[in-house]
Amino acid sequence: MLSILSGNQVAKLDKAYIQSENISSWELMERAALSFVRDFFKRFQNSKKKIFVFVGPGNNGGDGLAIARLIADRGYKVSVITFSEKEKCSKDYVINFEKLPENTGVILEKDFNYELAEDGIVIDALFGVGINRPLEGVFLKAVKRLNELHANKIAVDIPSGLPADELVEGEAFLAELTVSFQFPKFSLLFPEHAKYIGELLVASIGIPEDFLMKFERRRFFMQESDMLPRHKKFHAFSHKGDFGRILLIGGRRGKAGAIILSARAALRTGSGLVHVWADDSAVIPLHNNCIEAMYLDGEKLVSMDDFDALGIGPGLGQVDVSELEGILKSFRKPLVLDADALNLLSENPQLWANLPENSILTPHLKEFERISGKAKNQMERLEKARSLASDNKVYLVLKGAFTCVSAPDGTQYFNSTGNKHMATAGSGDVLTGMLTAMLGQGYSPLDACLCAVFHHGLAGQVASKTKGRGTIASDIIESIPQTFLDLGID
Ligand SMILES: NC(=O)C1=CN([C@@H]2O[C@H](COP(=O)(O)OP(=O)(O)OC[C@H]3O[C@@H](n4cnc5c(N)ncnc54)[C@H](O)[C@@H]3O)[C@@H](O)[C@H]2O)[C@@H](O)CC1
Ligand SMILES: [K+]
Repeated sequence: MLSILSGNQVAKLDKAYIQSENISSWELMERAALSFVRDFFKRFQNSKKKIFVFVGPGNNGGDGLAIARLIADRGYKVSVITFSEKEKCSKDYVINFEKLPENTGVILEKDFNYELAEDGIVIDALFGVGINRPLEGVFLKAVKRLNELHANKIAVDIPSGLPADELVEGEAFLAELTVSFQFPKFSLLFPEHAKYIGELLVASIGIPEDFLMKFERRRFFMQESDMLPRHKKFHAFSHKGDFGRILLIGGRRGKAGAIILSARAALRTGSGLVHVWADDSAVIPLHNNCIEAMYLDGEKLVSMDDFDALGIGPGLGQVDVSELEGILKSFRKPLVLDADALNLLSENPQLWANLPENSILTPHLKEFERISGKAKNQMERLEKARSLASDNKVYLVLKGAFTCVSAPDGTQYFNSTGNKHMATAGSGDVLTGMLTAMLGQGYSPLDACLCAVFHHGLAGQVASKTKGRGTIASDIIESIPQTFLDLGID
């Protein structure tokens, strides 16, 4: 799995990898530049726009110079704007500076009075992970000016001004696309930074994941290649019992929709048998909208042991706390807690003691705030999530862009799938159904979290290809099967 290193580990990684592979730091930089240029041309092939590369004094600037050369080599008109005499720049900056082709315009700007074309393409290679203070002087002036410009704007590794692991102070480059090398820098996952980053692409520079793991094993970025080994395999003789018998509890007092969405999502995730325990008002909507699920009257429920997995919360409403306590006490396997069940938990902290170990909690930001109190920012929120998961031995799925799964051992996994169109009513109920389905199929709680979160996001992406901002939770459900087909999971 892809580790997310901190900014100050990058130089160490760089050094160790260069030594182990017996390559030069320039060669590694060249790989980064080639990787950037590949992504660049996917978007701007045949563009007639002028290209302006802004370079800083360090290796981010070095990347920028290599990128300028590689783009110019393909016949594009490129200008490089630098602010530093090369004597003051990094070694690989200087090598790449000397390699610039003759036809590349180089402008040394001491005071940044440069006239910029509104319709050009700006590549920001001022600062990368080596930034150690807020932008100031000529760099601040340049970034402010670039931010006013209506050009295409792309950041190399990280938008200049953003620190790799902390919240920005002052100004930073506003990119529409950020191409980050090898792994996403931690701060690129903060919602506070969304406006600076635009679309995020991670470009490999060829360092194997195992090598990165030597440096960081606590933060990971989930990717498609991580999925196949984590999914359960079913054989030709598998029967519906193997695919799990699950119980979903919620849909009380006129809130049937939420639990029906969970039930349909569970079935589309491959659940063998889905039971829904809701109140009477849910029977007709359930049978009308999900004929494959079975309605269960709680009064007639004999034993919880009949079920392989349990998901509680969607549309549960304000039930009596003793009811939830009773359920938790009678089901001793990891279960999924969402929505109103989480609200009950926040109001009745004594319930924590009854939660089976390794249970999965899926709060969105507001629910998480109710459980753990207000956080100043995402960094603090993520730390709270980490402690909550390890103190209570649960998996905490903090939903949002780059959903973060915090495991009881303190590890955090950030999702790479999903998009803004998934911010729609019922999207979370879908995830609950998927998680419960996977637990029921015998996935470990960790594998269930990673696979359900990843496929949920992927289903959102599939749905939004045809539905765009009109995507609704049902579209996400109907797209779940496609995600299994796309990843070769049968
Ligand atoms: N694995 C790696 O380590 C690789 C790193 N590469 C690139 O190298 C970058 C990191 O390079 P560096 O460590 O040289 O760091 P940067 O290029 O980010 O900048 C560091 C330089 O800027 C100065 N500086 C920092 N903050 C400043 C501020 N606010 N105002 C003015 N000057 C400031 C520093 O004193 C230093 O001279 C990465 O972001 C990436 O773009 C790539 O070449 C690929 C390989
Ligand atoms: K940059």
